[in-house]
Amino acid sequence: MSLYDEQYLTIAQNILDHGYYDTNRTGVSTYKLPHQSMQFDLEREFPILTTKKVAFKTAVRELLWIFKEQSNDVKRLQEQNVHIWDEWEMEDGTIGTSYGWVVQKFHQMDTLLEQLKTNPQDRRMMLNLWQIPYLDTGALYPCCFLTMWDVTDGRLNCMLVQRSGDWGLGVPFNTSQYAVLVHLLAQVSNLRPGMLTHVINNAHIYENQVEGIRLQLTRRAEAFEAPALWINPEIQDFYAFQIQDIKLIGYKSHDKISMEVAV
Ligand SMILES: Nc1nc(=O)c2c([nH]1)NC[C@@H]1CN(c3ccc(C(=O)N[C@@H](CCC(=O)O)C(=O)O)cc3)CN21
Ligand SMILES: O=c1ccn([C@H]2C[C@H](O)[C@@H](COP(=O)(O)O)O2)c(=O)[nH]1
Repeated sequence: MSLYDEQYLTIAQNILDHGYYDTNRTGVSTYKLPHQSMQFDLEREFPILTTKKVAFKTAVRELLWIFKEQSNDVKRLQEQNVHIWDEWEMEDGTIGTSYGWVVQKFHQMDTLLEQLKTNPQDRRMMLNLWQIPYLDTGALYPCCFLTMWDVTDGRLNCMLVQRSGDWGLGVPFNTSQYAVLVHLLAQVSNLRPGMLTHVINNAHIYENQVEGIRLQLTRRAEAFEAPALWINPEIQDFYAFQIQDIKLIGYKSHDKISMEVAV
């Protein structure tokens, strides 16, 4: 059984059994637990759920939109048939000064790539999307707002900090997305992928997702082996990656589970 299903479903069960029922900004209440974390050795296996089908290509398209294109333009996603940001589109067609915009504004990706190349012992390597002056002019405060990077013994390790994690919809995307980012950065930095540690400050299940998550939990004993990630080995420039350069090999999963997104 895939290690991600195991860790993800253990926390899901805990939230349902012991979560605190509370209201929030969206008007859809949640069951929540503070300070959850998951950890994966990316050389061992790629973390993606098999107990439901995860829209991997959609997740990777969003990742490239943020860190490669460094765009906030929702149209760029819609052109690729990705509609996960439609509800947050502002009047100008963007998500404002959030995510990709902040990466671009502070040249954060260029800086990280340079650090990895020239000084991998650096203990100051991070991507920090939490830029206070620009929070209120973004469509949503960033949820996965911080990654910290470390190179040890030729392996690239990443700690992902997520302030708020929608267990049904956001988190399955986020873990797999950042696992892909580690693989991409490792390849262009001549490193091997290492540990991904995913920390979630407020881990919650919206009450209208409980049924879907309970269905997923019934599949726990029938989880599949994790697929392998294939990355085009010829690409050595981070900005040259395209969607067709990133594939899952042998992704076997149970059916998709539809859930509503709380706006
Ligand atoms: N409440 C909430 N949860 C989130 O996860 C979230 C937000 N808001 N706001 C901003 C973005 C948008 N995100 C989303 C929005 C929708 C899906 C979603 O509907 N996922 C479907 C498949 C979508 C598809 O196939 O294109 C799924 O089953 O995972 C996922 C992430 C993540 N973020
Ligand atoms: O990448 C993402 C983006 C968003 N989310 C979720 C987490 C929350 O359910 C909402 C954001 O609402 P806030 O009130 O701003 O916390 O979106 C996610 O899990 N992953």
